[in-house]
Amino acid sequence: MDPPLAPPPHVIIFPLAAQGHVNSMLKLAELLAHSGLRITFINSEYIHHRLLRHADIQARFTAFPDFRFKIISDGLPLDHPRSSDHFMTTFSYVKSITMQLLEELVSAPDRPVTCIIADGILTFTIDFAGDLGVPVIAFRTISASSFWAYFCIPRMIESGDLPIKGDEDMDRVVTSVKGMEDILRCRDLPSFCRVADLSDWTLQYVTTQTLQTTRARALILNSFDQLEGPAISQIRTHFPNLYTIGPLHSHHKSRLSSPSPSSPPPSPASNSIWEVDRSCISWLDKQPPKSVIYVSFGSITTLNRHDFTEFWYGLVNSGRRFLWVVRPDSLAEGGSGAVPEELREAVAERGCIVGWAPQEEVLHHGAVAAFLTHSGWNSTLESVVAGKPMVCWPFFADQQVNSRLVSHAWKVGLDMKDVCDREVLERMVNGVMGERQEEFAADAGDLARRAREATSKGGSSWDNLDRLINDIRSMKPSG
Ligand SMILES: O=c1ccn([C@@H]2O[C@H](COP(=O)(O)OP(=O)(O)O[C@H]3O[C@H](CO)[C@@H](O)[C@H](O)[C@H]3O)[C@@H](O)[C@H]2O)c(=O)[nH]1
Ligand SMILES: C[C@H]1CC[C@@H]2C(C(=O)O)=CO[C@@H](O)[C@@H]21
Repeated sequence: MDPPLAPPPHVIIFPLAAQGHVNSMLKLAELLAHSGLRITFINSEYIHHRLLRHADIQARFTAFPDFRFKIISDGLPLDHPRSSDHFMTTFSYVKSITMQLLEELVSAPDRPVTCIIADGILTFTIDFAGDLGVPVIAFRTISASSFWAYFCIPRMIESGDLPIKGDEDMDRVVTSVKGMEDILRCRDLPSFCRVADLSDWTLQYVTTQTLQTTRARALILNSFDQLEGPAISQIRTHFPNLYTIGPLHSHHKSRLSSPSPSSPPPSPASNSIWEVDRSCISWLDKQPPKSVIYVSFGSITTLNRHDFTEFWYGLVNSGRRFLWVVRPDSLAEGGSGAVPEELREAVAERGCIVGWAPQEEVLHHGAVAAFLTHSGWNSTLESVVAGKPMVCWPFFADQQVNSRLVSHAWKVGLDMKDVCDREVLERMVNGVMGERQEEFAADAGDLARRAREATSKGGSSWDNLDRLINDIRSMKPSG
């Protein structure tokens, strides 16, 4: 008689409870499930309920019988808005429950755990899992270049590049981030570096997390070698087990459209935690080709009244058509965030405003010419894959680095960083949609082609994901 078949490797996936993190980690989870691995995805109650409501995850994931969600609290009440940096307060709560959570998962006799893929901003998981004898692979959801800039913070301090000495210092070139010497100025460093006091909590937390990642068995990044070559080569010298497998949303599409016996049919795989307003697609369908600028600042950026007004007049005065996502919690000073009726009416012909858009679909729409973005890493990658030039207005964290990549490394757009002024916006919108449109569109098209190659069979990200899966298959499950 044949020996009983060994169960598939079981991977626990543990993201930070925020849209921008869950988005890519859930795509990875689906890719691993598609290749036959058993998955437990730890999800906060807040995110899970919203995904059930807005992303139809129930139907998508029941198609993988070995896929389970484990629901936890993130420590905030369910009706907390979680915009801006409020979710920083979740770190210590989540840390306080992680050991018990992992013990429970690891001791389940029917699902021995092979490894944990943990968000690289939650490296306390490495210690807890280590005590239980389970290896951890870190997944950092930001760009390789931002990760590398964080990793170099101690070197920046040693060389005197940090602290930044005041506003007049912001254009000084930073020379101590190896491989990026010609790119970064002080103003392009992650926003947490803008502090006079180097013992600042956030700077210390994010730096420590980044350095601690070297203790993980491997590092996964949602990027591809041709996009961020210089940073990726430097990271590789510290992380020999590095898997660059992005852009994950594109990779997800190419793999899930390849037939596999255990897989469900390909799905649109939206991981939205907000209700998508599809009326903007009908509106886009009526606009001329390449006539619209899409405007979105992601899931947590908040705008103050001044910035909101400058964006409004900059867009209106540019004379271009625009589709603007204004989330219900977009305004920093509270209030509904609703756009005053008289403003809406003034541009009803050429402006469309929604609370949440089907962003990937919007970016691929023929009427959309460009993207005004906060430079969150998912949005940046989605724009790269859609081949759309960008105007960048980074808000915080890694976004400051990403916008510099757009304008100075890849040359597929303009960076409005640190300025929120209607005339500057008008000029930049007309730059990417007018005088410099062809130049940016050609480079953006080239980058999009490379992204598609990386995530197609035989491409670098495709091969790296195969390596990652083989690495996981070679690990011994606990217990
Ligand atoms: O109307 C909208 C607006 C956004 N999105 C999606 O929401 C995601 C937003 O992600 P991202 O662009 O990365 O922005 P944030 O939500 O701000 O993401 C956080 O997480 C990212 C990954 O770590 C970081 O790069 C950011 O700085 C951080 O703010 C993207 O997939 C978008 O497609 C929609 O589907 N519809
Ligand atoms: C608020 C930010 C703290 C760090 C996280 C992050 C990262 O560096 O991994 C990027 O953007 C934010 O979501 C988080």
